[in-house]
Amino acid sequence: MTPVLSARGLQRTFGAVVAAADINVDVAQGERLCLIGSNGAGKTTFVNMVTGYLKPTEGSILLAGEDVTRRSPREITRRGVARSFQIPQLCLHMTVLENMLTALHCTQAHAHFLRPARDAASLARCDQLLAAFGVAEHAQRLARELPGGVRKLLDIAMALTGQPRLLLLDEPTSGVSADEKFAVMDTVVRAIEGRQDEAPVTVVFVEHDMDIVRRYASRVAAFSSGRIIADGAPAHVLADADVQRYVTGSLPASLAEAA
Ligand SMILES: Nc1ncnc2c1ncn2[C@@H]1O[C@H](COP(=O)(O)OP(=O)(O)OP(=O)(O)O)[C@@H](O)[C@H]1O
Repeated sequence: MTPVLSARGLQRTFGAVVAAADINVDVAQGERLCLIGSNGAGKTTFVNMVTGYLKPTEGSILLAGEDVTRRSPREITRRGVARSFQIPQLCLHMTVLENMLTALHCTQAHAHFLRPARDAASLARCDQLLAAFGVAEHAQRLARELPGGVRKLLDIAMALTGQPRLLLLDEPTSGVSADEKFAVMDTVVRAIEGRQDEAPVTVVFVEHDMDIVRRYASRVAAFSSGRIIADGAPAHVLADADVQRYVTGSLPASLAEAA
């Protein structure tokens, strides 16, 4: 089966900094691929290239077999790709529902950002997503009044308004308290997997919290200095000596030298 996402020889430099060296990865439908790596390893650069926010210096990106390397973020969105950001991209002076309607509207053809549609179908779609994410009770609250965990959930719910095939989440639990992090991820996974009559969503997410990685990833790709140094089942990747040395820091220096 054609992968939902293929990256072929992706490179990206910023002056002398090599943010992506030679990224090759295929992501199959329904996978939950977690990108791990220390700060500056190149995870967000990869997400930005897949979503069209950054153009690779070399290499190509295929979505369901179609080359989208030079496409704009908007064109990539239209091909079924959505994302959330490390810091939720909300309009803080608007209500939760207005944020949802605006996000939905932006995924549609001929969208006018300042005039989101309020037709029955749009309202029903937003209500259904807010309910799936357990935030329906907040629909009429201003986004600026929301606690961190609810902001994260709203941001991810907004990303799903366009019924994407591929969802990229940049640190879905950053800014979420330790008490809330599993509840937030449980809600996200339930909302994504519980969608009836819709194609399964493939998820690529960036995460620093190894408890979250172990619990929610079906596959892990470990980044270091712009390269993927290990890729496979979570237990296998997290046990890799280079991953423990360069990414998780869980291998004592003496053992790392011997490894
Ligand atoms: N727009 C940019 N201009 C210059 N350098 C950049 C830019 N974006 C990223 N970089 C550099 O590219 C490298 C990879 O950055 P990137 O943000 O992809 O890392 P990351 O793994 O997502 O890190 P973090 O976990 O801290 O978010 C870093 O050295 C970073 O400073």
